[in-house]
Amino acid sequence: RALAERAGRRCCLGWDFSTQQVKVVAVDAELNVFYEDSVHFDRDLPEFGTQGGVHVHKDRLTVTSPVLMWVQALDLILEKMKSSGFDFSQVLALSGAGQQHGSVYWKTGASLVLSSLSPALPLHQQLQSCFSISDCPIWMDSSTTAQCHQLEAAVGGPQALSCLTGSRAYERFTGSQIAKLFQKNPEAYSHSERISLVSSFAASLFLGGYSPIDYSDGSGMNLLQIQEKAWSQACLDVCAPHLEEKLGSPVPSCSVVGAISSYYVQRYGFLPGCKVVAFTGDNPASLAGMRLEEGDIAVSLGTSDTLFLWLQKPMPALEGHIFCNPVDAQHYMALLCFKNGSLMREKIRDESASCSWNKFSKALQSTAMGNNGNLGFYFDVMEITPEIIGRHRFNEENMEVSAFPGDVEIRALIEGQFMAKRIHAEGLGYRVMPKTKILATGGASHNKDILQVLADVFGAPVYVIDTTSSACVGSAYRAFHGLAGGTGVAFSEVVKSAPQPSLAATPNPGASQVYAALLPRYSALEQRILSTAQRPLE
Ligand SMILES: O=C(CO)[C@@H](O)[C@H](O)CF
Repeated sequence: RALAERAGRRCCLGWDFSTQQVKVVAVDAELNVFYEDSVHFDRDLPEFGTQGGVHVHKDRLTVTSPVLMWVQALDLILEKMKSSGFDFSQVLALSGAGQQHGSVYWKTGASLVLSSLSPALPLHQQLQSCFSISDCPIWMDSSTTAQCHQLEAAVGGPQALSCLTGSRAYERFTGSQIAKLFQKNPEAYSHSERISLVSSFAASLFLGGYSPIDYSDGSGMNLLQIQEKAWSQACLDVCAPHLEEKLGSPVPSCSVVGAISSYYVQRYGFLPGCKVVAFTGDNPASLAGMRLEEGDIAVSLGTSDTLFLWLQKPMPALEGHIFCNPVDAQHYMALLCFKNGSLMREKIRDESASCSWNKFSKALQSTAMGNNGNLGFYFDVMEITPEIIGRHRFNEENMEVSAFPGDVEIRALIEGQFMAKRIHAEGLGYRVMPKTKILATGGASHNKDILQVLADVFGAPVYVIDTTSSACVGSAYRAFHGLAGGTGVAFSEVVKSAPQPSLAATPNPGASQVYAALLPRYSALEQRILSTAQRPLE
């Protein structure tokens, strides 16, 4: 019955080429996920010898992944789908996501191979000699600090680069990675006829030709002008020569970039008219999967806490990353990462709630909003937003104190983490609106008392969502959006019938007054810590 049920369902596929696996979901016209599968690099392709899908090099800075492992993973997952009886002829369109910032270098002549694949053979046998380097730099790489300095210097400094491309220079961003390849291996660079991101590389496999880079994932390269949606010539020139022709022109993320290659029609039974919608980065795809709308904010509470923001008017800064919005080409999105996330929460739980989440919750229930003016900063590892380390506690007179009672400590941690999120989000141009929804996900989103503080600090309702496959689901939604006409049709309209997130917390009465007083104090104290931290030791 399951097979028969699957047979007649018109659907879209959503792919995710992430760090550890290739994953796919099938979503039907009612936007229900009815099929999913995955291939795990370490487990299913052990011959590549990766750990967590990557190779960390001896210098401990360089991190790469073998491109042929990604190719072979696609062969495997399509074979798995075929043997499970998946009916490819029902697929109307597909789109996908890739880990951001990584880059793939197609060797001169590869496009001819890509456009004439034999359906009798798997992809990896035919693409063996199509890449000028076999180990692709990915987002975990941090070996390009020199190239980052060159890039920032070329455009007038970090803030100038951030205004231009949405971020100051980061080691993992593609521009610096291409610059490093050109400087260290000019031969490989000159033998590359095309450079793709992981997302556009994956789209190219389905297209049977080079897929363009989309505006949203292209915003993670330090090369794309996010206002003009065009490459910055100044940034291209400082990275490598003739770079624009190797990148091709960027396209709106909802573009239909072509029909699926005949290779998939003949080998797997896809329809010849199956459309390929531009692939994008995993985080932009997750934003689509969470169906974030204008004014919303998504908080992923994990080892590190990540904020997804929807921005109408971005204010580029020296922290965070602003990307073109993947579902609305006029707007933007931003990522803000807070390194001291769940590990910090667990440490305070162990110290002040005797290792019990139950006691932790009771402490939050028994202390008042605003914590009687007590404020705390808890950064046991160097925080990146902002760059502070250590624990700093202040009483209601802004006097630094060395300790708080257990319950006060617990509320100070959680209120501090969420006030920081609101302050730094607003620094990038985010504003809470009357229609704002906060979407919470990740481990700590199972704790209602923690979510209550989140609702109080932002003065907005908190919903919990399951984001296990949000990049895949977002990609399938974007495939439906591209099918429906893309830019001419509102993404929110296309996905309005999808399952709704569940309401978990609404702000307590009086919350906005309490935090309207506390937020400026928190911000001023953060500046005080930053300035004292930077003053040379007396
Ligand atoms: O570097 C990142 C975003 O800037 C990561 O979230 C990667 O996209 C993970 F694949």
